[in-house]
Amino acid sequence: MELTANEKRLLAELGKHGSADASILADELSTDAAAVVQWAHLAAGRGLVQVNREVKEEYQLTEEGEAYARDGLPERQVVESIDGEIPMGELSRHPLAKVAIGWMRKNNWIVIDHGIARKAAAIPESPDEIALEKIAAGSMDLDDCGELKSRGLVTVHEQVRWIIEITPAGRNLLNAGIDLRSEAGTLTREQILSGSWRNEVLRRYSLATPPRRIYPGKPHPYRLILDEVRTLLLEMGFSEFSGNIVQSVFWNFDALFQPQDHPAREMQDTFYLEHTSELPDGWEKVRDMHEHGGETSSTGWGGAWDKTKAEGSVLRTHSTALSIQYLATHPEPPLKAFSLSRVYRRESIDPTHLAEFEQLEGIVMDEGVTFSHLLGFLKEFYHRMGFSDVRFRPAYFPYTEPSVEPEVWVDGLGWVELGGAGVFREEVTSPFGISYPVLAWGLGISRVAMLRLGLKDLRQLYKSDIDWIRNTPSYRRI
Ligand SMILES: N[C@@H](Cc1ccccc1)C(=O)O
Repeated sequence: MELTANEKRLLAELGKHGSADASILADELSTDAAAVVQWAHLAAGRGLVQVNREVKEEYQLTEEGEAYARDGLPERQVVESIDGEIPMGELSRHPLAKVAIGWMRKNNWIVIDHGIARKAAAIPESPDEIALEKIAAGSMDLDDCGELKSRGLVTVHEQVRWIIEITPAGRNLLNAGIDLRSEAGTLTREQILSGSWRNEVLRRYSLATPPRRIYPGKPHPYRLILDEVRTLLLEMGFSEFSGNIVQSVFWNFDALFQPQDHPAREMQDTFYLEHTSELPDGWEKVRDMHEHGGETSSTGWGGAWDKTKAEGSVLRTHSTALSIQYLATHPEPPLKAFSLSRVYRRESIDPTHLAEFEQLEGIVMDEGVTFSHLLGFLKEFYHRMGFSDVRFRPAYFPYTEPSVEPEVWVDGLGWVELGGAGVFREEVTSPFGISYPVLAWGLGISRVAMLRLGLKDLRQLYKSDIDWIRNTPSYRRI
């Protein structure tokens, strides 16, 4: 029978005692009682020892209990003050009478008759007195503590003791002479050089025992996918841009030629903030575009454009608000840029909609780029992300023409819509002095991550569900 080193030590120690308290064994084995109890349970599983749990009551006097242990219980003090008999009226004037009278009667120490208390011929010790004396003397050897506990004179603690006893099987094994030397788990350099390792009992390596799983720190699975997308775009020759979370209504809507009083602004339910934003130089060109088409052949939306509306602030509802700013500061081609940004919308939250999520936003500007290049790019991107079937549906966005919604095929789900794309309208580019075609897209990257990770619920990406994170394979791209 294979025994662990600790079981051997325990058995050898028990061999001397037969049976012993775990805390005594612990002292002798230089460990703590909890460890001994644990080893004992393991050895008990092999039938070598028996473990008994004993619960003992321990009594301790309260302050009041201590005073009575010294001076006698109230009923004793009062009864001793009675000489034969006493009118109740007088007896009740004793300072302890209130407590004492009931107990004296219960003990049959007095009999009350017509208002007179008569003392019994003999006043034997009461059970409470006997228990009180024992406890005061430090003895715990009593069946119970009478009424002392309910009288508030003692407190009772449960003391758990583990008694470990060697069984006949354990005794036989010990007598058969088990090797009691402790097992060596690791050898030192010296043991190997000197050859003394030959005298060691080596711990057997068990291939059958499953090792404890360890969970080292690792990047969040979603973070890995974001990094993968970033690397992929950088490899495709894009540069990265970013911007503020709080945007002016101007950049989020007006600069993208979204009419001020048009349901198109409600396409994305917005978090508005009580904060006034400053408009960039040249904002008048955007106003002119909205009112009459600016310097283009467009007629604009007509009506009066309201500057104060544009000065409102919002949590960016899409990262297209960043694209147009990036273009405004980089109006010269060629330009290939992307951003991975969190955006915010007032959504009712469900498994596929959250109020915050990430978008992969991108723009390509160059002489002669066309809608076909855009479709080609989107196809290529999704292929590289592992989606082999991509298709495009015609769509509408106020800032692009033509516009599409790319969809990818996911087994079990069918075609899944992942965002929008298109060629920026002249009404968008002209106010910022951009005179080349701009391809633009905004793709829901958290949806892509959800599909890639096989999740049914978008919320899982953002919850720190430790079991999911632990069990999701993770690797670093090198
Ligand atoms: N901004 C759009 C996506 C989009 C970006 C760029 C061009 C066209 C569409 C959205 O959030 O849904």
